[in-house]
Order: sequence, then structure tokens, then C-alpha cells
Amino acid sequence: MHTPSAPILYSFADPNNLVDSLARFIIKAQKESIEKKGRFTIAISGGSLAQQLNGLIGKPGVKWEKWQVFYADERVVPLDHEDSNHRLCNDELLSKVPIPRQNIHTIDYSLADDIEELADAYEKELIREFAQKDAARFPVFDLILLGVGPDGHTASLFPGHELLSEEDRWVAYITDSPKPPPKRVTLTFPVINHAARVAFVVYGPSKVDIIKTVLDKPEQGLPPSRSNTPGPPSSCRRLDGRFCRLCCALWMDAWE
Ligand SMILES: O=C1O[C@H](COP(=O)(O)O)[C@@H](O)[C@H](O)[C@H]1O
Repeated sequence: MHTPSAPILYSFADPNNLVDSLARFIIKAQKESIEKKGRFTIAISGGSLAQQLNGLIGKPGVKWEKWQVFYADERVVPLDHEDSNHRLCNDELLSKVPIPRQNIHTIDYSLADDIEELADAYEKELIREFAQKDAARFPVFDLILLGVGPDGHTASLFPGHELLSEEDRWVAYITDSPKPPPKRVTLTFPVINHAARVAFVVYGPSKVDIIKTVLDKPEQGLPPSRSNTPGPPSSCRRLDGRFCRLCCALWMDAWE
């Protein structure tokens, strides 16, 4: 099983450096995964993260045809709705690169009237990709990219929400998201904590206070600092490094 090494916090004074560094990190993870397994499985978040991904556009060495893209969470809205994480990522990156459409795994919005069925269908989409190939209890994504909201949520795992204790499911749903829209599906902590690599990409002055709490007060149990999922090692451990005054930062599982 993957044993995460200590996470590293990178902070950048200039947002362009964050975008470049993130692109290099993703390409390195992609190269390593393709060399080992011939494919690269990545889960991406929406929100402000989407804009940080465009450093990948036109970069040499990206083997788009080997990518399998899932969403760390998705808002249950039509895929072309302005709140859709897929739409955000598509507008910022996916529509601008030669990735086969069938390698982009979106929710099936036609099931929106029954969100449980919709979440089940997305879980089955993951099972099709991971279960036969990896035969593990939980999928092992090569990389999961997460954001952190100003309230401390990550993916659609919100502080204090019962979904934080989900131990079995790969994909869960929520109908009472404190941040609109209320209906969402999300990867669960066991999935996040089984990933080979996890990176939190946090940008902007509005995130400074919450990141300080995540890093300095893990006992508060905010979603990004949770490490009590039974079994697998967590890649969301507290950093030992000092907190920097962040304009933007990238917090990632370190290379071994
Ligand atoms: O609602 C969401 O929020 C988080 C954080 O978004 P941000 O815009 O504050 O960076 C995001 O990571 C998640 O994918 C999204 O659904």
C-alpha cells in the first residue's frame, strides 16, 4: 500500500509561479504513472482550482490520450451550467487539449431526479475504471487535486457534516450543501486517502485564515486536516513546516 511521505507546503508570491509549478507536478505524476501502468488516473476539483490548471495547455510531455479524468466532486446541475465543476474545468482546460471525450468521466445529469441513483452511477463509473484493473477495496487514483473553501470544505466534504464519517462508499451525495448549489456528489475520505498523491491547491487572500487553521489546529478536524480514516494512511497530515503568509500555495504529497 502507498505510504505517503510528509506533505510539503509550497507558497508563491506570484500566481503564475503556482500555475507553472502545479503543471510541472502534474506532468511528473503523469509520467511516473504511465511508465508504471500505462495510464494516468486523476480526479480534479472545480471552483478556483480550474483556473490554476491552464499551465498544462501546450506543455510538452503531456500524454492526454492516457489520461482518465474524474471529478473529486460535482454539483448536480446540467454539465453546461455555470456552477458545474465539469464546465469550469472544460472551459479552462479540457476543451483546449486533445483529451478523448470518453476519458472525461462526468456525472449522468439525466439521473438528477434521484441523486442516490446518480451517485451510484458515478461510483459504477469509477468501478469500471478501477475495480478490474487494480482489484483494491478502494480506487487508487494516481493524483487527486483538491481545493479548500474559505469555510474549510474540500471536495464537497463540509466541516461537521455526517459525510466526513463515510467509510464504505466511493462516491457519496449531499442534498444540504452549505454552499450552493445544495445537491452535490463527492469522493469520500477513504478514496481521497487511498490516492497515490494528493495536492491541495489553495489560491487567494480569502483562504489565508482557513489554511492557517487547517495547518496549525488539526485538532479542529477541518476536512483537509482529517487523518482519522481507519486503515489507510492519510495524505492529509499536518505539516511540520512553518505557516507562511500565503498569497497562494500548493500543498502536496511529497515525492518519495
Ligand atoms: O464548491 C466547491 O468548492 C471547493 C473550493 O472552491 P474555491 O472556489 O473556494 O476554490 C472546490 O474545491 C470544490 O470542487 C467545489 O465544488
